[in-house]
Amino acid sequence: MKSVLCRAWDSSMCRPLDHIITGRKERKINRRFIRALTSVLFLYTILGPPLRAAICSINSHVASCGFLHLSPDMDLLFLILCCLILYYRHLQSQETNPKWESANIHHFHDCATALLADAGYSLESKEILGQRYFATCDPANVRHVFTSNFNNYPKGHEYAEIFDVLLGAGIMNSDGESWRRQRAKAQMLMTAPRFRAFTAQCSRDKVEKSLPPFLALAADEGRPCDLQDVFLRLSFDLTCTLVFGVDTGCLHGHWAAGGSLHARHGRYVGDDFPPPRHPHGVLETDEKAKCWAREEDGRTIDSFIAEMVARARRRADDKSNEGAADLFSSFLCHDNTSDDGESTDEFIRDTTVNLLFAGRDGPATGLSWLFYLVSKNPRVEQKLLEELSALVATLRDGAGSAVDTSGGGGGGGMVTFGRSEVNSLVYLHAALCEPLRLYPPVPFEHKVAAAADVLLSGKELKAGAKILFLNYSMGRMEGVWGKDCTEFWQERWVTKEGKLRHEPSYKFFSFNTRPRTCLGKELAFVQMKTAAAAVLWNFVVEVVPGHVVKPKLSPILHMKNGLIVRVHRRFHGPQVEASDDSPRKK
Ligand code: HEM
Repeated sequence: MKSVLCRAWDSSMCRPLDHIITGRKERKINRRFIRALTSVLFLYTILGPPLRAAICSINSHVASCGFLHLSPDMDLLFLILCCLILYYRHLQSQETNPKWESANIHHFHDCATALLADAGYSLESKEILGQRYFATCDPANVRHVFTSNFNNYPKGHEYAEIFDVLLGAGIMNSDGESWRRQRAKAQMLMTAPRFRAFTAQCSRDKVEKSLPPFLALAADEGRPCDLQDVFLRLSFDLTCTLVFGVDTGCLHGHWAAGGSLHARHGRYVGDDFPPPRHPHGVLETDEKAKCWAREEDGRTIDSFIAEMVARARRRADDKSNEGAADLFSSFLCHDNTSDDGESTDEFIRDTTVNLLFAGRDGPATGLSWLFYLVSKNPRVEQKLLEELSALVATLRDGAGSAVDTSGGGGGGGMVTFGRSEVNSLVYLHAALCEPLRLYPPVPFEHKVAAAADVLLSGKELKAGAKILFLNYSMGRMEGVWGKDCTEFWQERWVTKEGKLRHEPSYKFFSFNTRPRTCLGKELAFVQMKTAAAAVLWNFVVEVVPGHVVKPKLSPILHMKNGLIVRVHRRFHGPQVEASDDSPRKK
């Protein structure tokens, strides 16, 4: 991976997503057609009278020679002919761009979903990403490409080049042997029981320390807040704790918006995607400024990681690290070598950036869409509160002592939940699956066929063919999820016996599928459930009237305008005494 200092924003980086996002080429065609038509009319107005005069003079000349007369209205005929030719060429250009022109920046996901539903889940287009793509949301194709014939479908060089600046040679941006080694190492560290316990403990501690206090302050001051930003800060702090053992403290009662490490990280990893082009190119001033700011963000993140790595190494050297369960400390205890057998700072940097990227955005995005959907579905909120209420009552009976920890008391009185409680919350788990289905944090995946192949649908792919998997669309296909596919219906995830219903991962594709399935899935659910239960139980969340919520087009499905809400403390009856792993009063 290039160092941040010498990284140049290659203009090709922006090209692919520019096209898919804006449908710019198609709009250009429409504009070109209108411009040509206007030019013809303009020329007709200017040149019409002299043309008519010329025809008259020709007529008088040919009359003397005994030839046929030209009508003076011939100019009108020319005009009509020109228009017909232009219209024909316009129709032709439309044929080669099968309707992706409507897939503009504001409606890309929904337009693509409608097109794929019409086409029977898959279609080929020359104009997605500025080149020929086979776009699909068919679970059978997912299964074939991601599982059955996995080795034939790497992410590809182009993908690696686009994300090189962000992810380097880290696990999320590698294929083949390099990916296999990194995956084995990361899997070993992330599935260790010690790390799992550490994850659960950190999630609860962080939520308890930061989330209710921040929201309580917002509630008491009566000011609106951006819940998406709150969740992103929470996830960033938590991920840094899990990766480096350091809480970055981005979620506090008050902060300097935009100046924090979290904001820099967000901009750097692609909240503003596609990244601006090279600053030395022909650019608008604001684009150049963005570009420089982004390089500055990259330098800040690089030095933050370098500092974290140096600290962890010092701790390891002087043995004060013993017992530390964060990923980086565990990594140092194991073999910390790169693919070619060398331990390199660059490799460590890429690995940690990948983990920060993976860990921050997924849970925060899932939580944001959950609260947006819950605010629109009071039925769901009621059901979730009933589940939490039953849990609290069980614990109260078990403990045999009820204490008043109601949120309304002047002394805080917030309640948070531990791992064993959130594990038992089936409806909350089911409710979280719905936003992950309808608004998957990773809305598309990209693959390339290494060798020619035939998909189960019968589609023949040549070697080098590019495939785009549209996860957002898959969650909204009637044939896959039923007639109510666009509705929030958490019951679809619960069996008659009240257990969680398993859906195969090639159908519920939000966490990818084997063998490249997300390594943080379990961790993410613990984190999301801990945070969601604390917010639901302690607060009423209302989206500010008039605030427009819509998905942003970026590699992560953030909300374009954030989620601006007002929160109010929620009042409950008597609750429970806190025990170590039971609802904890603050
Ligand atoms: C709701 C939360 C999350 C969602 C929806 C999610 C989704 C995904 C998806 C779709 C991929 C495949 C990406 C690709 O190959 O292009 C992935 C990979 C990965 N995720 Fe997550 N993720 C979430 C949370 C996390 C967390 C909290 C971590 C831990 C820090 C994590 C760690 C990883 C890693 C290491 C990979 C790479 C796996 C590989 O390539 O073999 N994820 N995740």
